[in-house]
Amino acid sequence: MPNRDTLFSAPINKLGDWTFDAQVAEVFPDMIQRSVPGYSNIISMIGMLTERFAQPNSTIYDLGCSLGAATLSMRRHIQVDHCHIIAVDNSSAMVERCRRHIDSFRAETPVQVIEADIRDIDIKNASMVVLNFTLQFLEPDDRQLLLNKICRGMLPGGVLVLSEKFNFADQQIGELLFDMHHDFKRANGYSELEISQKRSMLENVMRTDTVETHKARLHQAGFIHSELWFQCFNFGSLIAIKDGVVR
Ligand SMILES: C[S@@+](CC[C@H](N)C(=O)[O-])C[C@H]1O[C@@H](n2cnc3c(N)ncnc32)[C@H](O)[C@@H]1O
Ligand SMILES: O=C(O)C(=O)C[C@]1(C(=O)O)C=C[C@@H](O)C=C1
Repeated sequence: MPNRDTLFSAPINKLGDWTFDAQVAEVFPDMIQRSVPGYSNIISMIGMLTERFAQPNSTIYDLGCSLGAATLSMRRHIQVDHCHIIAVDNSSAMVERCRRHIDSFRAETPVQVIEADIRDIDIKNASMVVLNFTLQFLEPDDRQLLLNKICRGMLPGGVLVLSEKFNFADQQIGELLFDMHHDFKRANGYSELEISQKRSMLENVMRTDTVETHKARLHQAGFIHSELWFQCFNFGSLIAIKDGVVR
């Protein structure tokens, strides 16, 4: 059983900005499962997409890998030879635990876990890139540059999976889906205090975009095709393909 997230259950005097520190890393599997509607479905489906998109002699990237859930799902589903996975996170607490977690399972495909800022790494020879709830933590001005770099480093027929929390141009829909997400958190045992303290800590750090903004960015980066393939309330996931080869 993962450690239960009770980090924000007592009142905190001075709420700082959100960070992915050791305390968060320690409870992360429970936190993300109870906070992100559809998270485990997305992780499983990333595995299914890997079966279809992983190419022999290519690299697969998991950007903002946290404890490596998407990496492990991809690794279980690779069916071609000579693929390797590069998992990247800039939180040392996450990287340390991710390495241990991945090493505790045996598999053929090599995984390199790198502690780095995803804005600074090279992307090359990629058949699949995953940004699973990571882009939303980058400064909005840096998001396009990262997507441009990913698209440049992608092989023909490569796929990007981009999962995010969304906001909505239609205010009524936005409020409804926001409230449904809060209902989801309450149903998963979070109190009003936990929900509101976490929300204020995330406020300056996690700025969300609309699905339309994501699609426009992906197109600008050079991904000819993109579509939302999963959505639950204000959370969802897009796929983007660079060229016309749909596998
Ligand atoms: C919500 S978590 C991602 C969850 C993970 N992808 C999964 O599927 O379980 C966001 C992660 O992105 C990392 N992150 C945020 N900004 C980053 C950056 N600029 N470079 C590298 N990692 C970053 C955080 O440290 C955190 O571990
Ligand atoms: O929006 C919220 O309330 C969240 O908890 C979202 C979110 C995310 O989307 O990454 C924020 C931080 C944690 O990593 C887990 C979930």
